Amino acid sequence: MTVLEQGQIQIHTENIFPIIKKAVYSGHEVFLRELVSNGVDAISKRRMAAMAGDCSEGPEAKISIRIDREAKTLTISDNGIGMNVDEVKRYINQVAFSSAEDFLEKYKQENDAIIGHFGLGFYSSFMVAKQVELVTLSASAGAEAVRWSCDGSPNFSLEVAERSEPGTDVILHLMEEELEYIEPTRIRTLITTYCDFLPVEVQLEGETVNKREAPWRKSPRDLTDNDYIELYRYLYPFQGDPLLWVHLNTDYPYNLQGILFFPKSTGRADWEKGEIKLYCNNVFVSDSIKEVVPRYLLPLRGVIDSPDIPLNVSRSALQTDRRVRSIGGFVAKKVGDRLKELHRNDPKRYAESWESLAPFIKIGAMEDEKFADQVADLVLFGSTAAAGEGDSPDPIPGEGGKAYTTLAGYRTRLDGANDKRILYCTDEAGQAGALALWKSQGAEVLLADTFIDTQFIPWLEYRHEELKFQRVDSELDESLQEKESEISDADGKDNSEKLRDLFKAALANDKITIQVQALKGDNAPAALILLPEQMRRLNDMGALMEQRLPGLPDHHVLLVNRKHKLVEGLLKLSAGSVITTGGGGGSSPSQQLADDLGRHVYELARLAVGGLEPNELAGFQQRSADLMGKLMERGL
Ligand SMILES: Nc1ncnc2c1ncn2[C@@H]1O[C@H](COP(=O)(O)OP(=O)(O)OP(=O)(O)O)[C@@H](O)[C@H]1O
Repeated sequence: MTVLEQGQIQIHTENIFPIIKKAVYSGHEVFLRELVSNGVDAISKRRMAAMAGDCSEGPEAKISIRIDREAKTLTISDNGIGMNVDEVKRYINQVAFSSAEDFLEKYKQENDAIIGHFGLGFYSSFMVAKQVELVTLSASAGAEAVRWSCDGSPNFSLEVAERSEPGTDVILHLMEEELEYIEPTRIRTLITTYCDFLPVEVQLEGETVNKREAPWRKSPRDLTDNDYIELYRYLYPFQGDPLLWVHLNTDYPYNLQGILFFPKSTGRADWEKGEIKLYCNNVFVSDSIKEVVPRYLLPLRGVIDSPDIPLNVSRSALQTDRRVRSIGGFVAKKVGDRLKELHRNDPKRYAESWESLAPFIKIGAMEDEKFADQVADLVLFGSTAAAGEGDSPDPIPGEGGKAYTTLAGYRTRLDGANDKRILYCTDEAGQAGALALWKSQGAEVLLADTFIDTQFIPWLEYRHEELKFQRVDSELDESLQEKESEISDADGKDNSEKLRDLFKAALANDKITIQVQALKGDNAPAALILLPEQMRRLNDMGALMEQRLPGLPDHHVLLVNRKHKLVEGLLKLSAGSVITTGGGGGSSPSQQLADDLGRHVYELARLAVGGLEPNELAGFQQRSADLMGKLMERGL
């Protein structure tokens, strides 16, 4: 065998390989991706050179990987352009190793993780091999095959070799501690992880392993719904089908392709990690692309493939990179456009998907001014009004018979006097009494009952200063009250004042404000708890700061419905018009009964707004029984 050259690679570090291995202390597996990528590059170079008539075209392009258990070698072969002696000297001894030095130089400065260690190149083979051989034959006419060999020190040898067809074999003599790469199952997993969508066949022991077609590289026109769904199922097995998807494709000012999916339920979605997969020229780089898309899009899934995302920088540097930020903005814009399109073209499907879309849209709007403008008309609320009919109904029918509307749609149905008041309810059960009252008077109420709404409603208020957002249980306006004047008694007090006194005495709690009104409707309750906006907000804010659930604030309003039979009876009882028995000392039994009933009416109202505290329940139960007993005694 003719020795062509033995020499030293010109690098500044005496022995670069242990350092590489240490620097990339985990994830040595990326060597396979790097070597297969080099093979794919060599194949496309050959294709281009053949088109220019500079070399032969060659057989069908493929990368093949072979394992020799006895020799403990892994060989990665391609039938690409190959190299002649000079090229090996230039590209392997110089290009490959100077980029190794560059990498190490950079790595010294970066102390946080680098995404996927992408583009480490040929020298990454030394992360797993104690010796690397390269046998290559250039596709140029009359070339001679050469073998380059290096044992991990800067020393290398070059000699004439045998290779019948153009292309390159990289033979890795695996280190003892890296023998996991001699297992075919391990290599197969690596191929499907990193090289699945490469446009060249990758074979392991003669069998093609990769899937090859990257749907995101195709035009949306050439893809069916099923193609998208299949890609989703393939990338995220056993996770159900996606709700909708966005096809990304731009080549200016950066090159980016991809397909993003909205998962069906965001309940399980990960808002911290990010599940979008990052690819670079069809090669898998990373499972999480947290730094590239805005936070509110992190639960989206799918693929972003861009050679323009800098990958050998730290994650923190990536976050502040201007181009990356602009890519994030581009993705958000495309997502916004897709949502607009669905809302415009298929409002029913949009409404049916709303519960899953809402978190992205609401959080996105609150976090990103531009996105907020894009989705301003796309935010839906459940509505108490009946769904409309026809092609563009408003309210739109959604899932399970629900009706949805937009803020703008809601406003078109407000009457002149109240056209700035947005009535909303955050808890249909907890605010049932007040909600029923408003509904009984024909008012439409928006349902803002998700966790995000506690922040979204204040945000909307801030954005729409001209509107007044009013929770159903904050106050009741005149439309819910009977207009009847009251006559005062000889003592100068009307019934409302008497009832106020009665409840004040019964509750003996300064923090509770008593209001008495005559509510419209036969089904109006005897009493309601109201939480005036300011009072409630202070309580909500305090709860947020102390990281507890808001609960019922100590300061609240008890609204007593003086038209309710129970309240009317109570008044009579208190006035002594009901026959009293016994007496003497302290308050009369009737007064005592009236007090107990007053307390009971209050606690009934409390039951409707989230219930009593556990320590109040026993008393409530006891009083209920006592009261019923007493009332039966009196024959009431
Ligand atoms: N299988 C191969 N066939 C032909 N040439 C190769 C092959 N592998 C490497 N080379 C040559 O060696 C050079 C250095 O390879 P290396 O992988 O270190 O860096 P790179 O491919 O240029 O860039 P990257 O860091 O993105 O991989 C390549 O540019 C190419 O010219």
